[in-house]
Amino acid sequence: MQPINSDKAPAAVGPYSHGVRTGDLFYSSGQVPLTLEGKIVSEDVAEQTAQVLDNIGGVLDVAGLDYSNIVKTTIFIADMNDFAVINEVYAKYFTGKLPARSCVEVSRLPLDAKVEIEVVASFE
Ligand SMILES: C=C(N)C(=O)O
Repeated sequence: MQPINSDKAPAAVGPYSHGVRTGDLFYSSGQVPLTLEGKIVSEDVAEQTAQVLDNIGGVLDVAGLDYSNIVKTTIFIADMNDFAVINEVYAKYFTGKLPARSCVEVSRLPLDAKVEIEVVASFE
């Protein structure tokens, strides 16, 4: 496996790579709504979702991939009441063939983020 790290995404907040390539697949770590400077972008869930997806884009970019290569996403949210707002922002990043997706509410996220997203992308 080939660890991949990007300078277009905030530094990892623990001992992990931004992503890993194995064969034709790319697995990202979960992205939280940190800016490149390492600060939570805001308390607004729409802004947090956009930041998370921008960070995912930055990680994919260094691997030579983009959103169109994503085959599966997993969304972790701290409050299911944010589901509709998150969907609204998410839909702006995915057009055409939509990736598979899971969305779950969790009791708490790192840095008390409201949303975290991880993806699997394909080099095929
Ligand atoms: C934010 C993370 N992906 C983590 O702590 O694993």
